[in-house]
Amino acid sequence: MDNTQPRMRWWGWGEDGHDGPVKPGAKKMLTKSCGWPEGVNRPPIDLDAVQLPGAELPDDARSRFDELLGAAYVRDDRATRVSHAAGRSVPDLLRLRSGQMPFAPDAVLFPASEAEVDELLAICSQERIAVVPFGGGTSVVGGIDAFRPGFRSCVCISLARLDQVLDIDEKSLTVTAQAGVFGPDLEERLQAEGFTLGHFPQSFEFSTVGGWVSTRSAGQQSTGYGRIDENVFGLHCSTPSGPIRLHPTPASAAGPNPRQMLIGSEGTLGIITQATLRIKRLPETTLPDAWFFPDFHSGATALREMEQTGLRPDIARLSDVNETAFGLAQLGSGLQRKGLLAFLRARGVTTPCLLVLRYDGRTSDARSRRAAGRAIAKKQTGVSIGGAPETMWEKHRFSTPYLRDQLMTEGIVVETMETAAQWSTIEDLHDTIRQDIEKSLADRGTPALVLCHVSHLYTAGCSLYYTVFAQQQEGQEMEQWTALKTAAGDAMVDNGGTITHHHATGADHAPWLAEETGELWLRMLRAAKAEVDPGGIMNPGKLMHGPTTL
Ligand SMILES: Cc1cc2nc3c(=O)[nH]c(=O)nc-3n(C[C@H](O)[C@H](O)[C@H](O)COP(=O)(O)OP(=O)(O)OC[C@H]3O[C@@H](n4cnc5c(N)ncnc54)[C@H](O)[C@@H]3O)c2cc1C
Repeated sequence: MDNTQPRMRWWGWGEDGHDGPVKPGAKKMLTKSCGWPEGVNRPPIDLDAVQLPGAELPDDARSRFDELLGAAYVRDDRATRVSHAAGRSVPDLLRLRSGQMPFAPDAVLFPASEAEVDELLAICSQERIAVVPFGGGTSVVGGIDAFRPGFRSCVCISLARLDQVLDIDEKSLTVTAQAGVFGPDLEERLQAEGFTLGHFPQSFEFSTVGGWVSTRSAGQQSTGYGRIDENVFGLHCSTPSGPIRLHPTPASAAGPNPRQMLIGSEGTLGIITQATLRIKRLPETTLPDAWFFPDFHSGATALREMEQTGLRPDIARLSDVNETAFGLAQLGSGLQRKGLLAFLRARGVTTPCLLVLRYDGRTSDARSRRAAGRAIAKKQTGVSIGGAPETMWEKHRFSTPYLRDQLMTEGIVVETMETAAQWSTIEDLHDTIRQDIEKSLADRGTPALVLCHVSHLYTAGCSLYYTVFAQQQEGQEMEQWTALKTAAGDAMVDNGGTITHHHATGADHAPWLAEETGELWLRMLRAAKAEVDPGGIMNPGKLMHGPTTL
């Protein structure tokens, strides 16, 4: 496969051929909550009609890039520029679909080695060219928007040709992979040898090792297998001031951990070229389980007890009342849904909250953890219908993002956002964020449907992940999105939450960073950046330097 060809379609999620009509049950629920914009059909514009700024790569820089990489790997054709100009946030999708692209890289560069990345950054520094590192382009926080404040030009450096799994160390249980390796390619290679990284973000199929490490990504199995930041033992990073090569060590007391400084740096300090990650042996068994609770409180209490007593389910996902109802509304058969609701009603569960769980490992161990988990779920008045809901959720877990594209065509905007907080505040936070989002959109005359789930457990707390639907305000889509984002962001930082549990900061969350970390920490971060990136070329306008414009 030629990895320099984009894996995702240029205007939306994933590949063609996976879209389907919105299921009648889901449409009914959206109509009831948000109103359905009858007769709306807003498909994305043609690629040829996309309005791009002119490419401004200076000739002297281009010839240096051509000489280093070969002209075939310095591309500025329309398709390449557009497909590297935006991630998959709502503002990105609005810009892509309408064809109004105020920013795009002047060229996309495809280095094939660490040495080439080192050299490219040296050239960009000398030539005053802004650099946007690019993995899979799935950022949902404006992480790859091609800002160039005060620079002569802006290039995107794609890691697509650094696509090798370099080593599987069976004794240490680690894998060393180059930054441009995509999720499925890494897992295929690991699983063929009996291992797994266990890192499955919903964007798994289209995101990369370098992207995960740069954003502190969390996967759907991170409760059991760990977030990516817990699993990095070594990494290589090229910076404009030179390379940083941190060899893998299981632990160290040599001062603050430099790996943790680079993990989550979102391309603002340098380009991660390879990482050494913890892997596990493939589990002997994976046991699904599922429960319906009468309310969010009892489900959350059960999860807390499971985590704090060391059961550590490998997958744990508790949907609130709205999300459970939306999931059930998408069930193919109304009869099936009605039967299930009647079954639950008969057991006192009228507003069900679904919890899906999975226990991985040796069969005996997984069985005993599941039995202990069941005892806790029962104690919290959960009702079991076996493992089928978990199996069904797993089957569809990578396909739900396609629904967002379809709904945008039909005039419904869909935003997702996440936070994390301590158990002591989580339930209040769950309500406050939902209410503030609902108010921000109702005030604009576009009432919302807000769904939420818990998907990552820690002994001290958990994550909350929101999905918000509302009718798009035609002509004021960005203002509508800003109102929603501001309401949610303020509610998170004002009530003990983080502005992001795993989507990272990018441009979109940058306005809240100082509130979360304090100004002094930001100044420390900027001082570190000044050392490795004195010209400030690395991913301007993101993380510590956002927000900014062109
Ligand atoms: C539908 C959908 C579902 C998602 N689900 C999840 C989820 O479950 N969990 C989760 O954590 N995230 C999720 N995300 C967000 C996104 O997929 C993650 O942030 C992911 O880690 C980004 O990887 P990527 O390879 O696509 O990176 P990109 O989007 O290309 O880049 C992300 C950021 O990292 C920088 N970057 C990329 N590669 C490098 C590198 N090698 N060196 C330095 N900087 C680099 C970029 O400049 C950018 O700032 C989802 C996104 C979408 C659209």
